[in-house]
This record gives sequence, structure tokens and C-alpha cells, in this order.
Amino acid sequence: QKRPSHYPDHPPLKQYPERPITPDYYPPATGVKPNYHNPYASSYKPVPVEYPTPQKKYCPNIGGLESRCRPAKDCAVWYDAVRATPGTACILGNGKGHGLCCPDIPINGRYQAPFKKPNPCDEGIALDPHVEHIDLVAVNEAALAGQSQMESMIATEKRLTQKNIVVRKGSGSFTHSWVFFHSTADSVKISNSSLYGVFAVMQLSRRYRIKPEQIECVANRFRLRDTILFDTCPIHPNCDERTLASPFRTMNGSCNNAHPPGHTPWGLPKTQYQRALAPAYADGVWMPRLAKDGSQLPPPRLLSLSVIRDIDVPSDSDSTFVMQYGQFIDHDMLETMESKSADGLPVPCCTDEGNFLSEEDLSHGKCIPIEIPKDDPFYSKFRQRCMQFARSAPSCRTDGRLGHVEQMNQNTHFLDLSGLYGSDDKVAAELRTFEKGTLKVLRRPRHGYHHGMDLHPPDNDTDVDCALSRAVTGIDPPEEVKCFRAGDNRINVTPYMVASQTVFLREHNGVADLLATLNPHWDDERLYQEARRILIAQMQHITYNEFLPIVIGRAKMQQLGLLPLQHGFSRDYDENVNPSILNEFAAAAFRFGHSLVPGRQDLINQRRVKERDILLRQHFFKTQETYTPGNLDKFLIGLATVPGQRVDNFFTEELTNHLFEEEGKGFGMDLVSLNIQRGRDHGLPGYNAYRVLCGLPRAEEFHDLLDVFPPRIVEKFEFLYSSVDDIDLFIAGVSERPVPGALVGPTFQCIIADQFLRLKRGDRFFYDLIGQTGSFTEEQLNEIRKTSYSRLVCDNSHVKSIQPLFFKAESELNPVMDCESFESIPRMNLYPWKEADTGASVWNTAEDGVKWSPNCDFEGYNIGSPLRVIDGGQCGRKCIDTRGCNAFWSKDGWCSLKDIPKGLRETKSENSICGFLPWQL
Ligand code: HEM
Ligand SMILES: [Ca+2]
Repeated sequence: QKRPSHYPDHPPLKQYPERPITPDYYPPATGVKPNYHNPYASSYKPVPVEYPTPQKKYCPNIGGLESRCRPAKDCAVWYDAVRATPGTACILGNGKGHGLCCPDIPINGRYQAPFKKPNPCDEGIALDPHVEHIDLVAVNEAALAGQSQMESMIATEKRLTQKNIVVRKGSGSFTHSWVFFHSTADSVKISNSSLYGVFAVMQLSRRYRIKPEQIECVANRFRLRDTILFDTCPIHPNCDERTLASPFRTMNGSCNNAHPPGHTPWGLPKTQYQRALAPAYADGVWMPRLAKDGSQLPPPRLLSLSVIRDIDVPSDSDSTFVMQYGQFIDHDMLETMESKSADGLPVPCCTDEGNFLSEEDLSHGKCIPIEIPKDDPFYSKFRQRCMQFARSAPSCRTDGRLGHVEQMNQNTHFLDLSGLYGSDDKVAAELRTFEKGTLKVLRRPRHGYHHGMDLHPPDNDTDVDCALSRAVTGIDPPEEVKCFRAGDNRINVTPYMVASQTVFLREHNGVADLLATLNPHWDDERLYQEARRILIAQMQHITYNEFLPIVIGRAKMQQLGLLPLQHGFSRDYDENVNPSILNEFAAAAFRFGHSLVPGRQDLINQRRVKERDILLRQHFFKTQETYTPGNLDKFLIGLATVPGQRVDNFFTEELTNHLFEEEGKGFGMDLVSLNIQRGRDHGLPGYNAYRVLCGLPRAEEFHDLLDVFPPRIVEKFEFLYSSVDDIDLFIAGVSERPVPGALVGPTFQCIIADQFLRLKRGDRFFYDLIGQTGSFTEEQLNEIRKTSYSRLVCDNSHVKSIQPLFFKAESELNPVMDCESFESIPRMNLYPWKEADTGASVWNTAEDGVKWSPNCDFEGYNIGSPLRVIDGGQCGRKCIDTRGCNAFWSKDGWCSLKDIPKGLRETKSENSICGFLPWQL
């Protein structure tokens, strides 16, 4: 047996400066089980329980592998195995910190290719002879007919406004179609304009009676730019050398993938989702899917009523934060564009009383309202028969050809914190102060200034009211309460969402401040971009280290090469991997999180006493609770403390009956129905097709589904659907039995894993890459790897103590620790970003990731580097390390870390400039 080694091997960090004490701060003694009233646990005991202090000096083997004691965040991917093995709590080497025993992170499996791009012409489709003759003239004629269709659509929309059929401001439908599905003038323009192409294909199909399965193949032969519709889609500029050489991502993700000139680049906002499987539109172009026998599929609300229950099934190991982080990154990766009228207004799909509109009023084709059964046990009380559902807007196609409809993502597809920074230069600029690299915040000077009180700045451009009414609170809404402004407006959707994103906002400003102290010569732009680069890396690390192992499980991650590395760099970037979000991921798989949403959000104080909770239906797009000093901390503690839910067919009624409820109405919308309808709207094929994609056997009959579904679900499916091929992906995905070690079942697991493979391999700026323009040095990367969400919370709120694994319920293995325990909850040190002011500019990157400068007369940026080649401001002679200490030339003439004699980096010089400096200066 090996003794636990001393870890980490840095000298102790300087203490974090005292924070002002807020009135609600009562720190729990470290190691004392918090007195949290868990309303879900029947065995709740109000008396604090002493945890046994771990006595273990030696770590047990786990799964036959040697383990050692480390900070918990280094055991995140192993957590299920750690829990299953007795005696895995341990004391870190210095005796101060609480750690976990676990093996090294497993070596990633061999490269697995992402799903193959579907090609409907690939599968040996024989085209009918008459469609072979369709030529450009025919296409242009169809396009002209499509233009008349467009005119009549606009006329219908105008008539609706004249008849005062609108989506009433303040209604639940309005919140859904206008506030949640926010759209910019630009995306309205692109999507409405791309309708010309859609109508052209529809006309073509009608005129030549093209079979649905042949349309894509026929239409794909024509490039938009060769038709009269050549100017209906934007042209993307090519990448210039300077942008390609920048160490920083562009705001809109352009030039991340160096696309061939003239092509639509991958991953940009307002571009299409890609698909794992070819769509199954009823008409081959845009009509929602029908049952295999040509009949209508069961109404989504009927499915929702039959399959979904509101039962609370808490997880025994996760915290509510798994749900919340999922939503946070969902808002980073995607925001679907919902159809708007030609004027950019929400499209009414039902009457304000909840009845159907006439066929004529729906003839613009942008609606597929959801039918509510007459005897609906809930909505019948309110005489609702129709639920608003505007179709997602069509996007310009990346291939620049004619064909079926693709849907539009308005955010950068990459995991790049676009929800915080914005998805384009304009929004990004609106969010910046342009001083010292910081983001705008709402400061709370009344409370004694501390950045841990900052909130997102107010959104003054919105007509939406995020304050609670007097009827709910008994007081008039305070003046200051506004919706928050951020990179994605859905930050306001609930207080939990606000709280979890605000932590990143504050971290950005904290990092920018420290970088400014370390590098007084950096200007605002450099500070902003460096801080942003660090934050994105931290978020990616949290995603792959803490979040994904819970959702898809360690084994799947290893199989696909998604496990984070413990040391060193990855070389996984592949410019041929398309990072774009999969339609299946957006419209179905990643909505698994809806099953995890609790109906109430808890405010829990520092003593882990629940003070109160808020009911979701009253707080959609209401930010007021987050303004009360102390509440943001209480929501954060709530997220870490309330047990999470499982992914299953149990959903809170707050989402299935009261989504976006208008005050006083008693009902809202049903998110499960919306999800099912959205899948059909996007043309997603049935669940059975995805079984095959994911390596499960195709189900010939309902009985075959018993391999992954409980019998009662299979019975329901058999009762509701006429064919086993008809089952909708969303409802099946959430009802599958979870894969052992994962939160989701095999089909969602396979889709989600493929997406995160693309987001890693297809992102030239992925945080642990070597040899890219945006690569960190090894020293910097090792600091990034210290990040955990618990540390971000500790450093950016008044939360004084938290469990090291924020995504995991607090327990003996994951006990609430003081935020000052840097051993248990390590903190990134920014010293490796200190740069000598050499006047040098671009540094080249050597094979081993070391940045060096052969000469300094380049234009461009000067990247932080562990090694410099300087000579008193001149380039090219002296070799130093980050601290400005002498380093050593290698034999082959490079200034390299490899050849630094052992021990040098630990050496402290007399004046401490070359000594270790803590993160907080
Ligand atoms: C209080 C919590 C939440 C609320 C109120 C909420 C609400 C919604 C609504 C209204 C939609 C649009 C439905 C439609 O297609 O019409 C949606 C979409 C979506 N939700 Fe949620 N959601 C919540 C939590 C989550 C979580 C925890 C996750 C993931 C872990 C998630 C992932 C998604 C995704 C991926 C979409 C697709 C978004 C798009 O296409 O733009 N949501 N959600
Ligand atoms: Ca993004």
C-alpha cells in the first residue's frame, strides 16, 4: 500500500482577505453535519450529527486500481466508485484538508468518430424518372411561385393584427414566444428571408409530385446562389490570417474552424443545427412528422398526461446543481429561433381564450398549436383547448443548397460562455465597461462594496417586467428590480439560473482585476480577452470534469475520449469535426434536464437551515428575489443542498401545468407537450431510428422495448402509438432506464456524448489543446485544472462553507468545508499569467506547448508564457521563467522547461520576485 502523497505540492496559499460579514452569516463548524431541513427525507433529524473524522492514512484499491488521497475535485469522475468503496474519505497530506481516495483519471479510449453526416442520397434512393429532368429553370419557376406564397403569408399576418389577434403581452404564451424565445431583428430577417427557399422547394415538390423521400436528393442538386434566390442568405466573410493567429476566440465563433473560402463556417450564431439522422418531415420539406400509417400522431398533451407523473424522486447522490448547470450550459450552446411575423412580432397560434384559430388565420404556416383534450383533468377547468405553439424558424442552410428545412441556433454553438459574454460583437460590447477588462455589473454600494454583491446589469431595453406584483409580495415592487442583461436573456428564467450565472460574472471581474495587478501594462482589451479565455477554460473544465461524468457516466466518457486529462495537453482537435449542435440534442436529448427541475427553489442559509422556498410558477422571469442581499447566497446553498432528481417520467406540475403562468390565471403551459411538439416541428424521426443509431436493436414490436423501459411505460406506448416506429424521441428518452453510472438512458446518453465529443474535438480553442494559437502553457493549464464550481462559489459570493463537489449531495465523503480550506477546495493561481513587459509581441508555440519568441518584431498579441527570451527589454537572449527567474537554455538552443534543473521552480529568491506568489496578491 502506498502512503497518501502530499498533494498539491504548492506552498500554502496566502489567506483570502476577510469578507464583510453579512447578518445572516453563521458559519457551521467544519465537519459538523449541517442542520438542513430536507423536506424530502422522511428520516430528517433536526439535531446536528458529528461526522466521524476520517482516520484513514492509506487508500484502498478502487476497482482493482491503486488510489491515493486528493482534493475531491480530482476524484469527480470516480465519484460513484469512491462511494461504493468503504474507507475512501481521507486527510490530505498536510493534515488540514479533506480529500478523497481515488485512482488516476483513466486513460481515454481510442478515437471514436462522431455520427456520420446523414446523406439522403447515399442510401441508394432511385429517383423517379420525371424528377431527373428538373432543371434550374423549373427551380426558378418554383421560386417565383414561392414568392407569391410569401406575399400571401405576409397578408395573412397583417390581417391578424388588424383583427387584433395577437399574442397578448403578459400572457403565458407571450412569455414563451417573446420573452423565452427572444430574437433579434437580424435573426428575424435571416429566418424570414430563408422562407423563400423553403417555399420554392415546397412548390417544386407540389408541381412535380416529388415523393417526400426524394425531395432532399432532388433539391440538393441546386445551389441557392445559382437561383433567383441568390441573395436570400447572408454571405460569410473569409478568415484573415490575423484572426486565425489570434489566441482569442472571436465573439461569434467565426474562424474557430478555418472553413474553406466561400463556405458557411461552422458553429456561428444564426446558423443551422446539424443532424444525426435525416429528418422525417411528412412532406419531405417542412410538415411535421406523421405516424407510419399516415395518420396523425397522438396529441402531445395526451402523451404528457398519460406518461408523465408529478412524483418527487430524489437522487441519493446528486445535488440540484446538476439540473442548474445543465440549463446554464444549454443557454451557452443554443437558443432556437422561433418563427416571428414578418414584422418581427410573436405569431398568435390560439385565441387569447385558449381556443383554436380558424384555418385561414393559421394559413401563414408558422403555427402547429397543441390540442388539449376536452376532458383534460387540468386544463378543462379553465376551458383551454389550444396551447400556443409557433414553429421554429427555418435557417439558411450551411451547404448553401436547396432542401428541407433546418432550424436556426441563435447562439454560438461552441461552449464559450456566450450566455455570459454574448454571441456577437454588438451584444458583447454592450456588456463591457471597457475599463480594465471588466464586465458591467449592478453595484450595491449601500451594502459596503464587495464584488460578491454584484449583480448583472439591468436590461433597460426590454418591455418585460421582472418584478413581482403587489399581489404576490404584499409590497410595491422596488424601483431597482429589473430583468438582467446578459449574453442570453434566458438568464432571467428563474432565480436559481440567475444565481448560478452571476457567479461567473463576478469571477470574470475578479480574474480581470488580478490580471491587471499582475500585468499593469495590459490594456482593457487584453485584460478582457485574457479573463474571458480563462473563464471559458474553467467552464469547460467544470463541464468535462464535474458535470458530464454524472450525466453520461465515466465509462462512456472514456470510450469516446472525453475524460479530462490529469496532466499535460490533449491533441484532439480535428478540423473535420463539425462542432455545431445536433438538432436531436437541442430539441430532445438535452431537454432531459426538465425531468430534474424541482417545483420549488429553496433559500437555505449558512447554517443549512431552510428559510423558505419559492414556487416556480410565480417566479418565471421574475428576478426580484435575487435582489435581496443574502438571497443569492441562499439560492446557491439551496442548489448545493437540496437533493437532485432522477431523469425519469416524473416532472413537476410547475412545468407541466404552470409553465410561465400569468398571475391570477391558475394555469400556464405544459413543457412536456412543447418538447414533444418541438421534436415533430423539427422533423426528428421516431425513437426507434435512434435506437439503431445508438447501437440498440431496432424494436420490431412494442415488446422489444422491454430491454430499456419498465413494462408500464411499454404498455402506455403500445396503447397510445399505432406503431413502434412512431414513438417520439423526447418522451422515450426520459422514460428509458438510466445506464448504470449515468443519469440518462442509452439513447440520450449516446446523443449527448456525441455532442460533447464534437464540442471538444471540433473546438480549436478547447482548453487543454497543445499547439494551437489559443493554447495555454502547461503551468497555466494546471492552474485551470484546479477549478471547481465550489471554488467559484466560495470566491464570488458570501457563501462561507460548501461541500467540495457542488454537483454532489453533501455527505461524509463530501462534507461541508470552510471556503478557506484551499486544500479541500483548491484555488487557481493566476501567477502563470504574469508577463514581463518586454515589448515583445507574438510568441511562437513549440511542440511541447512552450511559447518562445525568436524575435519580437511581430504585430499582434503577447501571450502569457512560462518562458521568455528577453534581455532587459530586448528579445532573443536571456531565458527566464514566469517569475522572471533565470531559466536554462537547452542543448539545441531552445529556452525550454525540459532542461531546467530540478528544483529551480521551487527556489525562492531574496526579493521574492522569483518566489512563489499566491493568487491573491
Ligand atoms: C426551471 C427550469 C427550466 C425551465 C422553466 C425551462 C423551460 C424551457 C422552455 C419553455 C423551453 C422551450 C420549449 C419549446 O420548445 O417550446 C425549453 C427548452 C430547452 N430546455 Fe429548458 N427549462 C428549464 C430547465 C432546463 C434544464 C435543467 C435543461 C438541461 C439540463 C434544459 C434544457 C433545455 C434545452 C436544451 C432546450 C432547447 C432550447 C432551445 O431550443 O432553444 N432546460 N426549456
Ligand atoms: Ca456558445
